[in-house]
Amino acid sequence: MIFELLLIGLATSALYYLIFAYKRANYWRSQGVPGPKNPLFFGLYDQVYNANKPWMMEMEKMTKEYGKIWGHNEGVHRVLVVADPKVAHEIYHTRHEEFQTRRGNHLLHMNRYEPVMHLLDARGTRWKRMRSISNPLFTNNSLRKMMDLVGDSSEHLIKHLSKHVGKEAFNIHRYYQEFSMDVINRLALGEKRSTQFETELVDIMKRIFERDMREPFICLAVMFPRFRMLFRRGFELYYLMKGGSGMKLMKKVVTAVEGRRKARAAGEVTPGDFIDMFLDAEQEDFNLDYDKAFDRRDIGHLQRALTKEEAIGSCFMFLLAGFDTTANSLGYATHYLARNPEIRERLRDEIKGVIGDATLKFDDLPQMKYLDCFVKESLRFHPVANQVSARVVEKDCDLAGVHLEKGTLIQIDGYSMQKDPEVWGDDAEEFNPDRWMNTTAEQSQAFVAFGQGPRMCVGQRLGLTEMKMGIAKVLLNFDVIAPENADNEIHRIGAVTVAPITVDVCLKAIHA
Ligand code: HEM
Repeated sequence: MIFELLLIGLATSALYYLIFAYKRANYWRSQGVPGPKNPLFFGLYDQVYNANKPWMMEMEKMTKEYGKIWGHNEGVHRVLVVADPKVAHEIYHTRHEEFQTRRGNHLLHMNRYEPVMHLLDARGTRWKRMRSISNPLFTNNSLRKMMDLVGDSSEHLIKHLSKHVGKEAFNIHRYYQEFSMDVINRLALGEKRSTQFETELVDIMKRIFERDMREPFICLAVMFPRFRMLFRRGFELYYLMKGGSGMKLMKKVVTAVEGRRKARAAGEVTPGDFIDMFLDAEQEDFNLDYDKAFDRRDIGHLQRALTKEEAIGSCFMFLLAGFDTTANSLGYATHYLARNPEIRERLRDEIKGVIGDATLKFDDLPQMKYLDCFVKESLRFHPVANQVSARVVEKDCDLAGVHLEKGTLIQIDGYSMQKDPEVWGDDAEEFNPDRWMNTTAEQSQAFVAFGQGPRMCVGQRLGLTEMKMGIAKVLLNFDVIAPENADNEIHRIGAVTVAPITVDVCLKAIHA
């Protein structure tokens, strides 16, 4: 009898789950929102996290098919994709408080159970508090102070690259990875000197960023979010046994921060880098407000403080966020440099015209208008962290005529917006830096390589400075040329950020 009852119970639950899954898979259609057919349990999970076929490009194909607003599911999560600049502007700016949190890692518990939190995943008031400490790191004055260090790392980049002058083609992207890691390693891990090609950090990072995210524990968390802490423990145990790259990196961060704490306690003079800034904000006893959504009326009461764990989380995230994005963006930009001799010449003339025989300084960069246009045009074609620019709906609301329930994810499809002919004109697919000499308000809204609004990339100015410094130094020292019979298409990889698999170029001495 008990066995029969159990069987009936199980069959009823399975039936209930099937009906629920069917309704969920058809949710968007029932709301009149277009989109692809959602496989019953997983939705498009398998496509969204496939590193070998980056979702950014797949999403663009679907936007072409279904229009500028469409929906799909990611496991149990409903996702609305937005490729309309005006609607994106509402989400980023005018209605920020309704869409203030990023989608976050599916294994993370927003927020209460996450002591080692960082800016990228923090929610509500906690995010605002952490952001108020990070913003001052990127003012003009702070960047000017960092410039000696960026300049020194770019000199080392040139030294390493010179080995290839007059030789066969090589992958310059690897050198940019060493360069951007060098800068962020010195700022966020307190490394005292340039260590390009001397540490294992780039290899650790590559393993993290090029990883296919369709892993069993993540898949289970996407399917059954209520149990994600359980899957998280499984995930951690698995990588602990395997010696995972994320764990290795976290160990290095903890060692660096603990070392700096001791040095400060011993009264040593420390460099005033990111670690020092985070440790300056450290406090033991303050109101954490872990779970509270942000309300702008609270601004006056925000404490500018971090917990010990948040200081560690912040260094960890700056290391991750500052490395891959900048190196990839430099790689893509060089792909275009190598194929456009007129652009190279024009850039070189502009750079030489500004600096003459002097060394390039931070204050020279704003005078290089064409360099700025070139960098933006490259970012327009390759918004490397497009998938990061997403938001969660805080409470039930309507957006662009669609009713959204609390918890729905909104993914901004910047890759489509940045090439939309209705915004950029019929030559939207043409690489043309001059278009940036005059831009319309709609084009500014559609350019989201760094996101937009209060939650946009906090490191944008450092990323742009590194890119401009790197490109200017390379152009002053070498001619960068695409190898004969080079493939004009860029092959890409990545489930969160999108990297070029290789950027092969030949270097020639300029005066040869
Ligand atoms: C070319 C280089 C870079 C690109 C293309 C880039 C892109 C992005 C994008 C698209 C976002 C999401 C914005 C949104 O959700 O609206 C973001 C967020 C973020 N980026 Fe960057 N980034 C770059 C460099 C950097 C650097 C150098 C750092 C730090 C040193 C950094 C740290 C961060 C952080 C901490 C966030 C989260 C901000 C918040 O939630 O308040 N990024 N970035």
